[in-house]
Amino acid sequence: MDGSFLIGARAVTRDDTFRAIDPATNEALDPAFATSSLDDVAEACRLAADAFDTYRETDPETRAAFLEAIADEIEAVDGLIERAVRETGLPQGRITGERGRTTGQLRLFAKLLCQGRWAGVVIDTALPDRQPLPRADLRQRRIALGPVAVFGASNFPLAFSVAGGDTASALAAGCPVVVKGHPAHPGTSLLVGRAIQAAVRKCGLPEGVFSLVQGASNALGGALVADPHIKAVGFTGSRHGGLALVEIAQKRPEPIPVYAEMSSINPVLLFPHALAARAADLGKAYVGSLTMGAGQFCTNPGIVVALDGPDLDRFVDAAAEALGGAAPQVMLTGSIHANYDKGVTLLGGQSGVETIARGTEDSGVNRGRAALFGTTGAAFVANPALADEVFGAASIVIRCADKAEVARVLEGLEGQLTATLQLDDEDVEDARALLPILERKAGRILANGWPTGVEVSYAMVHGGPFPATSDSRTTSVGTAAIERFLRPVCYQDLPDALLPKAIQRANPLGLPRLIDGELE
Ligand SMILES: NC(=O)C1=CN([C@@H]2O[C@H](COP(=O)(O)OP(=O)(O)OC[C@H]3O[C@@H](n4cnc5c(N)ncnc54)[C@H](OP(=O)(O)O)[C@@H]3O)[C@@H](O)[C@H]2O)C=CC1
Ligand SMILES: O=C(O)CCC(=O)C(=O)O
Repeated sequence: MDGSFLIGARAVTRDDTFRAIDPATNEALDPAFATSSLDDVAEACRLAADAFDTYRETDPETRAAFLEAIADEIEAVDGLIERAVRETGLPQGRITGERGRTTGQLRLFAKLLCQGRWAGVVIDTALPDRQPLPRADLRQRRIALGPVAVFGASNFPLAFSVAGGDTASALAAGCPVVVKGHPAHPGTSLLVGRAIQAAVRKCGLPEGVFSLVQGASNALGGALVADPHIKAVGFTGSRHGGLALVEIAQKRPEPIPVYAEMSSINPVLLFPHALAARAADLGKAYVGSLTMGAGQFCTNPGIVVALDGPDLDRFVDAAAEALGGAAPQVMLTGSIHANYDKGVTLLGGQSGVETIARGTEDSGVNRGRAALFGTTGAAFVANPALADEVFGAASIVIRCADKAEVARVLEGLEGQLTATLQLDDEDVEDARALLPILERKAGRILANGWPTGVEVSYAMVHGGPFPATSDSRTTSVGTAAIERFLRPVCYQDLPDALLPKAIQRANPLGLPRLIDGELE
């Protein structure tokens, strides 16, 4: 690996460099990676704009073949898993699974393109004899928004990074992509970036369809979002970072949408009958979800809400026992580990909060030690700081005096990616009463499972009201993610010769169409 970054078809090096750090040892890794300059960012965006009109009008099958080619190329990269493990401290099994999720996601978007519904073809045929006025021939389709900036996420070096969900959905929509790689895993980013570059070449697409800029400076990402050629942004990371990008995007002469997935504490509700039947099992399973991947999931179960009583005591005892035996795990970066420790100290020091259990003692650098806290519903409602996300394996159990207090706790929450119900049949009526609140708060409501581990599918919603995301109308996982990067255009009375193929009268692309309100 040569430490370059990728501008269109070129691999570029610069004198200004940075290195990945192995979080397990704090050792700086070879090679040194070139830091992209602001001119490099501008050049990547200009190439993307040059490629846009050609790329967006490629046939769906061409883009599908391109996504398939990216998946094939990623699978053929030597040393990808090892490099990602080294740069993130995540276990090999997890990274291998994540590669499968990444290539599966690309192939799912390829399939979606061939199915055609994404194009949103709607036709109102002309009614020349309509009284009192004739109706024109109206044809709607969706076109790509323009070049998209994607920010790689630290916690998913493959599935939410260079060829992750944002990139896959933008490329599927017909948008060229400029990725800002996460500075914690530049080697992983470059290997995946080269795989995309190879696929661009093999498929004969314009070079500006993909670029990867790298560096460890806010200025780079800021310049990317501010670049006039960029028309939308995909981001997964901190609330602070996401909001900074939203602000830059809003202050542009031409404001653009930012799809930022940020912070979520993912409430888990334990209903009385479920708790009575299986408190200890639930306690153990909760800790499994909480500590997976050192808790570095935005879907991590950060709060548990239940009625106080002996069944909740049994849940807490089982959770405390499981968590007390949990070994500390390497976190993604030194600063994420430091933020975690700070968050745990802040939460544990709040009035009315007790520390129920901690994982076993730290035994090396950047190891996150799991933490379980407890408080009352009244204390939680009175102090918004108790609902701040602590990114890592920390969670708080809220003991509520009655059902009304459960509802008050939920009403007080900010927007969430998920809400989880642990319930039995006898709990359904209690759950029904809370469903309207949960629907207002969360993007995904699940029963008798755990929120970590998002399925990549047609029905998935990985989104939610602020601050879970900056735009609750969409999802960043699943096929509906393509809609973030499309916009409708209506063509009125255009002759067939001038119409794009998607809405020509003979339907040469064979797309599904809604004609005069009826599915064809
Ligand atoms: N809820 C979630 O899913 C996640 C939450 N987090 C939270 O984020 C914290 C930091 O982790 P990290 O993953 O680095 O997330 P950040 O949000 O700090 O960074 C993510 C990306 O955004 C860029 N960025 C951040 N702020 C700005 C800015 N003001 N202007 C321009 N670009 C910016 C970063 O670039 P650069 O570093 O070059 O500035 C990086 O490429 C964690 O401790 C955790 O609290 C992290 C991951 C996921
Ligand atoms: O739980 C998952 O699979 C996805 C989590 C996620 O999107 C994130 O942590 O950023």
